[in-house]
Amino acid sequence: MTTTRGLRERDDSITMLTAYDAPTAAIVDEAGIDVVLVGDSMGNAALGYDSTLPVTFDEVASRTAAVARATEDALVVADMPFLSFGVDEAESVRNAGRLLKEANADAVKIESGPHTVDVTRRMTEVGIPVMAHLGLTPQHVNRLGGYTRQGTDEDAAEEIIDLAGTHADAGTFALVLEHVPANLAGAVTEALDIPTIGIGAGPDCDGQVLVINDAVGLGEWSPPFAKQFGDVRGEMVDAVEAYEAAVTSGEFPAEEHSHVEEDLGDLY
Ligand SMILES: Nc1nc(=O)c2c([nH]1)NC[C@@H]1CN(c3ccc(C(=O)N[C@@H](CCC(=O)O)C(=O)O)cc3)CN21
Ligand SMILES: CC(C)C(=O)C(=O)O
Ligand SMILES: [Mg+2]
Repeated sequence: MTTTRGLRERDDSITMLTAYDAPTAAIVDEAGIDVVLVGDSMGNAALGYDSTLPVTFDEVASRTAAVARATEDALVVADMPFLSFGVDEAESVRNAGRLLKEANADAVKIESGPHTVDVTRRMTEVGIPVMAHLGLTPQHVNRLGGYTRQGTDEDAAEEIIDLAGTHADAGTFALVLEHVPANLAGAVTEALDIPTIGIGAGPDCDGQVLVINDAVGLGEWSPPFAKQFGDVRGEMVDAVEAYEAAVTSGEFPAEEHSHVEEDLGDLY
């Protein structure tokens, strides 16, 4: 069992991947991945939206429950969707708690900023482990003006280092750093006692995370910092085309996929 404490104490790199359904979670878990993130990236990667903003609390809760049912060893982290936290502190803590209580998550992740320090502390105080997320925070795409690199000048880098510190002090057990310079991520990692997990943040984080679609080659598009470790889309295209051809040609179902009963009477 991976625990939030265990992540802090390990020596080799932490591995994290997203999963949005039970079969994918089972594969990720059996491969020995440490953390399964039920990311709000499900908006793009599983639900057909063109951003993460439309993803609802119920969508994340339902997918988290499915992932938790299929996961034995990995830590299950539920990503709190846009507006399910950050508007009202009590509502944010209740929503986070429901992801543990009803959906069986082990922890939540929230896209962090100056406004999430107090709510992070409150969640931690009531017993909800919180993973912070700094750098590119896709729920802020409309304010940021695109999915651009973050922390690219001295002031912006300084702000990320400060927020990393205040969130660590507020009790977060780990920090995701997204689409920031490798040397900034290295400096944040050096400065913090909690582990950093990078995506587009270079090799000097304590761990790495990717969206599962990007890692296995399922999507039609992936961000510039992702690497494809397989061609699942190609495999599925081949299998679906082979099925289509076999049915239209009459080759499927064959005798071994069918059965005949002798005692159905004369009508059949
Ligand atoms: N499949 C998938 N993978 C992800 O990593 C991911 C999602 N979906 N959905 C939610 C967010 C969005 N992310 C993104 C999306 C686009 C870029 C990107 O294309 N960046 C370019 C262009 C930036 C711009 O000018 O708008 C870059 O060069 O930084 C990066 C991260 C990361 N997240
Ligand atoms: C990319 C990761 C960190 C994420 O937030 C997500 O998948 O939603
Ligand atoms: Mg997310």
